[in-house]
Amino acid sequence: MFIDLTLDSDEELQDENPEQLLSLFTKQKSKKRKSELTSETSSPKSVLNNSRHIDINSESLPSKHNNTDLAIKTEAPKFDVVLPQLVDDVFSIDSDSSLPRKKRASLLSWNRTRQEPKPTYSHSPTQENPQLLGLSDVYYPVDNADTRAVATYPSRKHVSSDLLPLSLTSMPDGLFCKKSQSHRPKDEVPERLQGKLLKIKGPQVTLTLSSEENATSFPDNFDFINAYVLRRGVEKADASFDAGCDCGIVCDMKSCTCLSLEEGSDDPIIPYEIRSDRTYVLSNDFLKRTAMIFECTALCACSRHCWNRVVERGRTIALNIFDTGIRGFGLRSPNYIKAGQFIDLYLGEVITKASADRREAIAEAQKRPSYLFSLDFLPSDRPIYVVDGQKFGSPTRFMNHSCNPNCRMIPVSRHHGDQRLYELAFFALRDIPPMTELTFDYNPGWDGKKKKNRNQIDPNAVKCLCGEPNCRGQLWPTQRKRAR
Ligand SMILES: C[S@@+](CC[C@H](N)C(=O)[O-])C[C@H]1O[C@@H](n2cnc3c(N)ncnc32)[C@H](O)[C@@H]1O
Repeated sequence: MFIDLTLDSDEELQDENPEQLLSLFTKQKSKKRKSELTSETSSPKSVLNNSRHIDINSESLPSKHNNTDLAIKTEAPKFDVVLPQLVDDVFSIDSDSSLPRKKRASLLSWNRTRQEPKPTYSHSPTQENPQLLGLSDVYYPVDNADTRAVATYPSRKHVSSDLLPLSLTSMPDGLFCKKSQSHRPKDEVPERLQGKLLKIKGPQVTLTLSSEENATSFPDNFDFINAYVLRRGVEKADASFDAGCDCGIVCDMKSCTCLSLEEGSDDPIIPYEIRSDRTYVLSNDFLKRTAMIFECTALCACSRHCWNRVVERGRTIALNIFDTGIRGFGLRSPNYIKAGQFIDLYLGEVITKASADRREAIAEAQKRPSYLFSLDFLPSDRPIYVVDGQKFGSPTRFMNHSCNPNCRMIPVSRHHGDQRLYELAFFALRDIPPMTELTFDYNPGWDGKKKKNRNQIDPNAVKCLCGEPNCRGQLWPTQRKRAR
């Protein structure tokens, strides 16, 4: 069988090595393909001046080139494919300034890949096996194309069909397909979740997904809020019950009437101190107490920058919600958190105790996680309110329990006349390095030490998977606490 090949110069015929001729044939074929693809106005026939025909005996070719692809192209009608002056545009792109810079760069890297074969491939060109531009599996993989193309070629988005040197039939599958929208990188956060995160005020809150499935496990019916949402039956105390201090622009730590007093003395309990870098943190002394913080209120004369308005000024650290694996989503910060630093508020719908009981019964039956937080710190002769972070909440809604926690929830009042409605604020118990999971003890008052071994753990309780050496084995003392 013979191949009809048209050549444009005598130099191209110096070496009649069949493989080189085959290579020339392939190049010409690609140029014809290029001219077809780009619909050039000048006909290839117009540059046929020096062309000659030669015959290649296909039997003299190495057996690996006697493939179907070649056989098909040897059949009639024969074609003359010559673009004589254009040696090979793929290999002269360095000087082609008409190409957009981005396209030139991608072609250059493609070209370099072809010219610098990686020594690890088994069919490296040698004296006996001269370079075969176009058909060699070193330079153009024909087997396992999908796999090898990843390492050998630039990414799909840089490849333009009008500049590809080879026939379309031997291209890897999907090379000309547009990148599908559905093939999102695994860790990319879907737009619907990005939108939710952007609603949060203050430093950035991000979400890290470990897999695409992880995105679907993120609660769909959940929205971030920046303040409590009061539901039916929940009322703020009348403003006339509120009070404020009259310290001046900055409160006096010794005499500010907002501060609570030590039992049996007139000494004020001062919650905050200011570090040399001007970070406001809880005092060591206060961290050890079980006390409420009474921050200055809207009725106080002091400015917004008063040292006693730390929670009011809001979150100062960035947060990241991430997949912990066995404990579901968790919370961490990319920032270094200092001991005593305010982290964020626990927010949600504020509902009555009766509503909370109903919601908890449903959650328990469906074995769903609990997001209820009781506002029962101050004694009251009226039924307590409960914060439910299940459908509406802040990032702290994702904080998991640990039997050796690094954070603590402290109640904060900013409306001193209201005993039933106050803030749930998280503070760091110690210095926390960036990207450490932020945890708190769901039952700080429970003495789980009594459970000396795992056999004493209630088999129906929610198992604790905090992994700490002092782990109590279960999240709540009873099967499930009604509300935290
Ligand atoms: C307030 S949510 C915490 C966020 C939750 N991981 C998520 O993905 O939404 C409380 C629930 O998280 C799970 N959880 C929290 N801490 C845990 C722990 N130490 N061990 C096992 N599960 C835990 C329990 O299912 C619990 O009901």
